[in-house]
Order: sequence, then C-alpha cells, then structure tokens
Amino acid sequence: MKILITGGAGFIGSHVVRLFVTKYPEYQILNLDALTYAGNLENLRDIENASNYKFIKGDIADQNFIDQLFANEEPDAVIHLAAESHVDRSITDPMAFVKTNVIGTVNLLNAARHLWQPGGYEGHVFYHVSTDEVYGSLDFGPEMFTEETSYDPRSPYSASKASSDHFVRAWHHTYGLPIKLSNCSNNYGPNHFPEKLIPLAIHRLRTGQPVPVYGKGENVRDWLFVKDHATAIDAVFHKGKNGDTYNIGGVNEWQNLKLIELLCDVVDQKTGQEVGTSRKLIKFVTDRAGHDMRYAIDSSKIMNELGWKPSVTFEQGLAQTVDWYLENEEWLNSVTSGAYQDYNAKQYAGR
Ligand SMILES: Cc1cn([C@H]2C[C@H](O)[C@@H](COP(=O)(O)OP(=O)(O)O[C@H]3O[C@H](C)C(=O)[C@H](O)[C@H]3O)O2)c(=O)[nH]c1=O
Repeated sequence: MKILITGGAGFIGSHVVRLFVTKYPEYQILNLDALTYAGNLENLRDIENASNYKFIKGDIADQNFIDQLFANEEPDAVIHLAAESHVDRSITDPMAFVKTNVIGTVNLLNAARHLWQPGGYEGHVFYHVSTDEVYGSLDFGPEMFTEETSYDPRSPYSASKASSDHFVRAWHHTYGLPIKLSNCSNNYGPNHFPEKLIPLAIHRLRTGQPVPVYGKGENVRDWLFVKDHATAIDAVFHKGKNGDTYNIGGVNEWQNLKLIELLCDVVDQKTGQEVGTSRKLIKFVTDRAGHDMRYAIDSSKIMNELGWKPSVTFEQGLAQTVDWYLENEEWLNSVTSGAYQDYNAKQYAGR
C-alpha cells in the first residue's frame, strides 16, 4: 500500500510519518509538505533514508501540482494532516487558512476521487485529521464534545477546519469516496513549534523571558501527548469504519494558568533551580480575540470501539517534553532563528 501523508514535516505529521515508516515496513510512505515556517525536515532526520519513505515538497493549495502528483504517484490512501494550525495567526491572516485548509483539502479530495473512482473505491481511504475546535466552546461543567455535537466554529482557524470536515463528508455522501475523520484535542510533545502554549512557555522560561498568559488564564484545554495522537491515527486508519468520525482526547483538562504553573515547576526541577523561580516570569497579557473558554472531548467511542487509549500520564509526557526541549537547544534555536529553512532548502534541492 502506498500512503500519501500530507503535512508530514510538521509537528503531529512527523510523529505519524515516523510511526508508519517504522511500524509498517511493507507500506510506501510519501510525505508531502510545503515546508512552511512550521514544517521542518529536521524532525524526520532519523528516518529520512528509510527505503519505504519518500519526501515530496509541494503545496496542497496548488491544484495542478496535486493533480500531477496523484497521476505520477497513484497513492492508495491519503492521511491528510497538512494545515495552518495556529489560532492567533488565523486572526491576523485568515486567508492563509482558507487557502491551505479549505482549498487544499478540496484539491486533495478531487484528486483522490478522480484517481480512485474509475477502478472502484475498494482498498482506498481518505482520512482527514481534524480538531476538536470545530465543536465550538464549552462552559465550565461536565459537558463534553461527542461525535454528535453540532459544529459551532468560532475562530477563522476552526471555521476553516470545520469547512474542510464538511467537504470531506460531502465527497463521501455525493461521490461515495471512502473517508474517515478524527477530531483531536490539544497536542504537546517534542518537535512542537514554539508559538503554541507549551513549547512557547518552555522556550521563554529557558531564555528567561516572560511567559504570556492570555486574559486571566482561566481557559481550559484537554492535552494529549503527540505520540498518543499518532497511535490513535494508526487505530482509526486501520480499524475505523468507513464514513465514521472518532473524537480523540487525553482525558486531561487543565486551566491555562494551572498548566503554566506546573510547567514552571517542572522546568525549575529539571534545571536545578529553586522551585518557584520560574513562576515569577508569568505575565498576564491582553486576551485572544474571541478566545474559546473550554474544550473537553469525550473519547469513549475510539476507546470502546477501537481499543485505543493514551499511554502516558500528563506528568510523564510533560517531563519527556521538557527534557526534549532542554536537550534539543539547537533545534529550538534553529526554528526560532529561521536557520532550519536553510537545512530544508538543502534537503529538497534537486528532488
Ligand atoms: C500561545 C499562547 C496561548 N495561550 C492560551 C490560549 C489557549 O487557551 C491555550 C492554548 O493555546 P494554543 O495556541 O497553544 O492552542 P489552541 O488555541 O488551544 O489550539 C491548539 O489546539 C487545537 C486543538 C488545535 O486544533 C490547534 O491547531 C492548536 O493550535 O493557551 C496563552 O495563554 N498564552 C500564549 O502565549
């Protein structure tokens, strides 16, 4: 089986590519990535020479390029992760999100349909990896998002992901395209670009800079270790039902301020500082526009039907994450300085 994984040089994508390349040597894995600021081939150095792995640089929003790629490579399946993913960026530049997340997804759906439909859809699947933000925002309390929760996206980012989910389902209902979807909560772990809360906070603490807490820090997110998200994607890809959606979460809700305080203490312990030192760097700043209050996701369907569950506790995952950032200072410096783009440019030159 030849699987096209889009966005495979990004944070979640690189963990998915590594899992599939190493766990399934019989599969051919094509990693398609535009190498934007958040895509980094450095994330995949350890598997870049594997015989079942190939990297292709390209933009999913470029229809001609995508059509040509499908004609040349004839993938059997698609796992679609490529997306603009940062909510703050979507507030300042919404069109980039429409282009990649909506138009890019429709280009892939069209190309898959045109390649697969003539011979019959048997053995093919288009799997869209999405977010719990499509369901909107919850108040504090016991309510959680389930697969039946109505969509209520509120940021340009979540609107673009909700739109792409709808397009994926429309291709299933209208053209019979075999599809799967999953909607996951906040991920954390190694290789996360330091614009998102956890890697940003670690980077700032490590360099003695203030850690910005939006508003009062009361907002709640559910956190899942990225490698557990990759195993969930593996389960949905192989065992999920055609046409179905699976929610994925960590059963691990945290208020932002409490999470940042915990992170400060972990960094203090790991760096040998007196616990409490890093908390002095917490700085309350103006809130994010339209800031969703709470995301909480019910993962019982994937747990009961597919037998998946998270493998690490938050304490273990956070400790591993902080260790990784402290040990990979060079990676962090390169992604914050832009030097990684030179590496990426060299890597794909001539391909
Ligand atoms: C960057 C930053 C964030 N925050 C707050 C804002 C949120 O309440 C929370 C997490 O923010 P972050 O931007 O890391 O993630 P979300 O906005 O929850 O969205 C993330 O999780 C979902 C599932 C996706 O689908 C997104 O792609 C992913 O970016 O911390 C701060 O208080 N300070 C900061 O400096």
